[in-house]
Amino acid sequence: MDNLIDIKGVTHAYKTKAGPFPVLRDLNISIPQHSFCAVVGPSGCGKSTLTRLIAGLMFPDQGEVWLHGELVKSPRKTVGMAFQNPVLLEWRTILQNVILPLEIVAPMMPKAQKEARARELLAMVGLEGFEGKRPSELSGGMRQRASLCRALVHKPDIIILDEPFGALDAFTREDLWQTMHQLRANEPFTALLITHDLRESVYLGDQVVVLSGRPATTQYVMSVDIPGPRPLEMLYEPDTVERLAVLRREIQIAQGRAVA
Ligand SMILES: Nc1ncnc2c1ncn2[C@@H]1O[C@H](COP(=O)(O)OP(=O)(O)OP(=O)(O)O)[C@@H](O)[C@H]1O
Repeated sequence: MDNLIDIKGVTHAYKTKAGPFPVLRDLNISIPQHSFCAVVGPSGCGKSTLTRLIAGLMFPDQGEVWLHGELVKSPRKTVGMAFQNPVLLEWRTILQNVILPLEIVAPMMPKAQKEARARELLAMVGLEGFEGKRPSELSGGMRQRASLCRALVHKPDIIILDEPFGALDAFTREDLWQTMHQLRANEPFTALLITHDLRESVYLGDQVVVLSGRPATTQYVMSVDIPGPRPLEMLYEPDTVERLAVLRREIQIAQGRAVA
């Protein structure tokens, strides 16, 4: 299968007053089309930096980021993003918030078509009937569902999820994990998820990439070859428990708290 994303030997340092601050070192990640890659690693190792490089908001000092066979050299409109804080615009309704990327990427698309596309996604995530509400009228979980719709509405090449479930309670989080599987089953997409939650990484990921401590390099890659939509019960099966133990150990090694 062709890779949608190829991160090849990426090394990057922030320029600070005190000199270069190395964040990524010879990082390699490949994500096939329509697959879901979860990235875990110690706090501050460079995960968000990686997302900025993929979105073309920054460029690496060395190495290359390829998206759909094209070298990333400028900000990409074809990337959808969702963050821990959904950042919905309060002066717009939920429907208008979800439509926003279409206004930028497909300004000539008829309004009715934009609305139909947004409504279709909102229905998929269980937000039918809430299209006319303002963000503040929705719960945190509902806002995050709307934010996922906004990230997907323009059928982006890739959706980057930077800890979108981190601030939710455990039950809502599990609901949203299932919603992610449902969304993928309805309409395949390619995703890169940054998370601190190992269970989330195994439940959602087709591969889990463990980054080392800063400067981050690819320390370990686990393939999770289980077709979706996956039942939540999967999390309690011996195979998953074993996977979690392996990942936990790799994170401890990354943090310097265990020896390889
Ligand atoms: N613009 C910047 N200038 C200088 N240093 C930066 C800049 N942005 C991030 N950093 C530093 O780079 C390192 C990596 O930051 P990044 O946000 O990519 O890490 P992260 O793995 O996403 O962190 P966390 O897991 O805590 O969210 C951190 O030490 C951070 O302080």
